[in-house]
Amino acid sequence: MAAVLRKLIQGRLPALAGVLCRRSGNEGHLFLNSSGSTLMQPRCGYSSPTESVIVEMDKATGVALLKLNIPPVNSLSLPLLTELAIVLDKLEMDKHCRGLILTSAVPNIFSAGLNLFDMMDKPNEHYSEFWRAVQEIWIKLYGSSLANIAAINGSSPAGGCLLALCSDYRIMANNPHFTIGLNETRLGIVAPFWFKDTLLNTVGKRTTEISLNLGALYSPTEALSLHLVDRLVPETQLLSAATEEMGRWLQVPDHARQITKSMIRKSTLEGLLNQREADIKNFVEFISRDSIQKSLQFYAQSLQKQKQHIHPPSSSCRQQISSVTFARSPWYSLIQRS
Ligand SMILES: CCCCC/C=C\CCC/C=C/CC(=O)SCCNC(=O)CCNC(=O)[C@H](O)C(C)(C)COP(=O)(O)OP(=O)(O)OC[C@H]1O[C@@H](n2cnc3c(N)ncnc32)[C@H](O)[C@@H]1OP(=O)(O)O
Repeated sequence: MAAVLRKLIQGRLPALAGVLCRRSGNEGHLFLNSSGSTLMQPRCGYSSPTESVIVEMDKATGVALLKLNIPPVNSLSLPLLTELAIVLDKLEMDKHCRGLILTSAVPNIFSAGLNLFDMMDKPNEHYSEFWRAVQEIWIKLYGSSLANIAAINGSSPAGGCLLALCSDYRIMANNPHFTIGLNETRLGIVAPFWFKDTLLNTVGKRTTEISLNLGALYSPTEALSLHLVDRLVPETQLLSAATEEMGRWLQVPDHARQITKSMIRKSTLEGLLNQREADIKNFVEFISRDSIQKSLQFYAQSLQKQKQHIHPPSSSCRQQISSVTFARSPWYSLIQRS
């Protein structure tokens, strides 16, 4: 079974694998730039603010801390997804790496989900390439043989929530301004079946039904009560809590944990692996419709309008606007009763 997981992970993006560079003199740190070309060049200075995926490897424990670092909101663009795929391959192939903690280097945001602009006003070839990259990240993360903990240090809508759902355990910072959930329907789009399956496997059918249909975004407390996340901690303790939790997962022999994980996730993974091309075709057909494009444009504009109503838009104020707009969910009480 572990071999199945490994096979799912290896062999993808082979041309890109192995192009990561390690920072000399700062062992165990991998950094990638959002520009594909710089990946191919050995680099010696990595403190540039344009670093989009940062990995800090603790060689003593074999735990990699992976931080998404694309301000302002860590939206999952095609270049970011491509880089992330390379990093994940590299970590899977590193025999010393046993665990992965996924978090964000951007204050208050874990990830805003898929980059809206990769789904708007583009040729079909772009949609197709973009969606393949989205699939790839899900396959790598959901099928990862590493113990994987999400340290959710900010809002995490849609594709951001999916990233967190791929982990084995989710710890969220207990800040009432943060929200998490699969809100696709609110944008006039539809979460594909494998987003749905990932949520379903985590929270069960009734919560999935209500959450997906209504595009609900939840506060940390709500998310905890629905088992969308496993634990809440004060923001300042998030990384130490994730590290401590990882210790618990690494006490289990890797092969036993990996085979168990594979047993549980294999059929869900195969659901997509067996029909990737059809899923890409569906996405392209769906996203290129005029009505869907209009919905996305309207939504993207509404994000910008929220800001225009407030002058000057302090970051704490903006956070509150987003929370009020998307998070307070009257249907939450329905779930509580169900
Ligand atoms: C029948 C078969 C069907 C098959 C269908 C198949 C597939 C279709 C489904 C595709 C799946 C999509 C999943 C997704 O992930 S869609 C993306 C959903 N994301 C969101 O809804 C999040 C939107 N963003 C927010 O809610 C907020 O930005 C925030 C993350 C809470 C942060 O708030 P705040 O700190 O206040 O920041 P701003 O709102 O001011 O944003 C700053 C800046 O960033 C831009 N931006 C925000 N989100 C995105 C994004 N996802 N992509 C690109 N850009 C984003 C925002 O517009 C601001 O830009 P400006 O500074 O230029 O104004």
